[in-house]
Amino acid sequence: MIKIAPSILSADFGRLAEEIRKVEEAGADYLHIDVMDGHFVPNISIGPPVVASLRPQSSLVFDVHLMIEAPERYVAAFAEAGADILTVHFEAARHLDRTLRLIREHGMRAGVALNPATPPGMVEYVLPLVDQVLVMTVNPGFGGQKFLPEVVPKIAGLRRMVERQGVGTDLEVDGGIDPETAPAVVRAGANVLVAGSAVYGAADAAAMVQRLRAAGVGK
Ligand SMILES: O=C(CO)[C@H](O)[C@H](O)COP(=O)(O)O
Ligand SMILES: [Fe+2]
Repeated sequence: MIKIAPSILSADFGRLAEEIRKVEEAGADYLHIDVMDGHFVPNISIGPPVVASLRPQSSLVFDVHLMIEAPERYVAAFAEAGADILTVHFEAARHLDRTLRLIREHGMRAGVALNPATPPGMVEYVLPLVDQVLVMTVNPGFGGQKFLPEVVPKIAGLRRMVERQGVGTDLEVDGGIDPETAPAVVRAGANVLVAGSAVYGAADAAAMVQRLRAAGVGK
């Protein structure tokens, strides 16, 4: 079963509560929340106070994607704010094993994100500590970028690794996912699709969520 995670990066930040209700009613599974610090990535977005304000507005799973340096500093703050899944970048977490354990100790599911240039083997020895690997299919920092097809074999490699180790790790893809690009990532083994501009830019968000989910049918 494919899960759909609309990214609020493409929402109207002046009407966030309403924008979240819209994707919840459209049948989304997760709400993908992009946190950017202006250091790890050039952009700055939102932080724990905004997540805490949104928490009572939605019963969606809050899937928080940290694009920040030294993410271990903010694990407690995002747990308190109400994150369900907390994903840190491999490239930003110096002591990844320790940080993943810390996320789980705070009662959240732990994720690791890989930039397009980062090989899949970087998560091999921590996979039992990882609930979700987030495979970036654009360079992180901005919504609305073009999907990088070169990354697709990495998804397949991670799916084989998950099967070999017999763990239940989800494989999430993020960046440029739309009805044209979704079938290839699902065929390669992705089971969680982040979509920002595709969902928020659609005239009918519910129809778009259904189209993306259908990428998994008959794969
Ligand atoms: O992490 C991200 C950017 O760094 C976003 O989640 C991603 O870009 C989603 O937006 P879109 O679907 O428009 O590409
Ligand atoms: Fe993201």
